[in-house]
Amino acid sequence: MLQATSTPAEKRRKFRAGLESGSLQRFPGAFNPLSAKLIERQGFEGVYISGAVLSADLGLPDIGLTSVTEVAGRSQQIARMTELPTLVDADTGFGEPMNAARTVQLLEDAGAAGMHLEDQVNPKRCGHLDGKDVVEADIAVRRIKAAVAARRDPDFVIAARTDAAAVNGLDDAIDRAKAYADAGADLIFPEAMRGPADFEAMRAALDVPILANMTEFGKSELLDAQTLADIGVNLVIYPVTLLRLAMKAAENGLRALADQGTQQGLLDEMQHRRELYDLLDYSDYNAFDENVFNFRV
Ligand SMILES: C[C@](O)(C(=O)O)[C@H](CC(=O)O)C(=O)O
Ligand SMILES: [Mg+2]
Repeated sequence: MLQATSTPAEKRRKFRAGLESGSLQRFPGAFNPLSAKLIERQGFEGVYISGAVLSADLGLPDIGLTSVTEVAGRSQQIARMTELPTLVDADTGFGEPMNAARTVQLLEDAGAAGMHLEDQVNPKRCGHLDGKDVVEADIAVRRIKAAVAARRDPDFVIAARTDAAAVNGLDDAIDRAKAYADAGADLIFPEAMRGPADFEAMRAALDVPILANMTEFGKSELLDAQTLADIGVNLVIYPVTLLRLAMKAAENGLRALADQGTQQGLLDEMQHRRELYDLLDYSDYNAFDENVFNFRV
């Protein structure tokens, strides 16, 4: 009721334990706090907070327009409503090393369990678009070192993302990943891997946990959870999956409503009022005040 019962510190420990467990941690992207509750109910291990989704939610493209306070504010709203650890997309850290340091602290304050910082130039763009560029590896290393030094809770996970594979090739991405791990990154996010061979090469080169981004309609082959687990990937994100599903369902529903003049034929496709109230824990609020829950079917 009102918010999750576990503290940010507990969620961070859970995240660390999951990364060390040897089993694949699955983090779908939540597009709001309510969808994070759904992810938790469905038995996933964590929640991803995507920059692409946050931008799209505001009606904006994913080209570095959002600010650190917008990201931290949304992260806080989502993180507080779930018992699961949340991993936040912190883009480039919203500037250079000192900005990255401040970003860590704001996201710690927001109750996130971890974040990832990427090596794109500012302003960044979606990692699956052409024409992106990366900064020199030593600048990215400075961002990561600043982030690691700024962390107050040692369990807060700092992931380093490299966008170099699609820009300079896989070998440079591997060299950068190693340098970022040496700089203190807890987890490596190699962006725009083409398929299993790319992930296998990353896995072989690194001792730290690695993340797979299974985003649709991009540059990566969609690999199933078992395949990723067999390669030794530790964490998979499905960043935009829920937003894409929800938006398509909304579009189809609006078309049917306009065509038919009623939503009567759509009821079976809707989350029932009863299901929504269950997800919102109405009964707990009722235990607090018995006049709150007066819905019966
Ligand atoms: C993971 C990502 O950074 C995100 O913001 O969710 C995006 C996802 C996408 O645009 O499909 C990315 O891969 O750049
Ligand atoms: Mg992003």
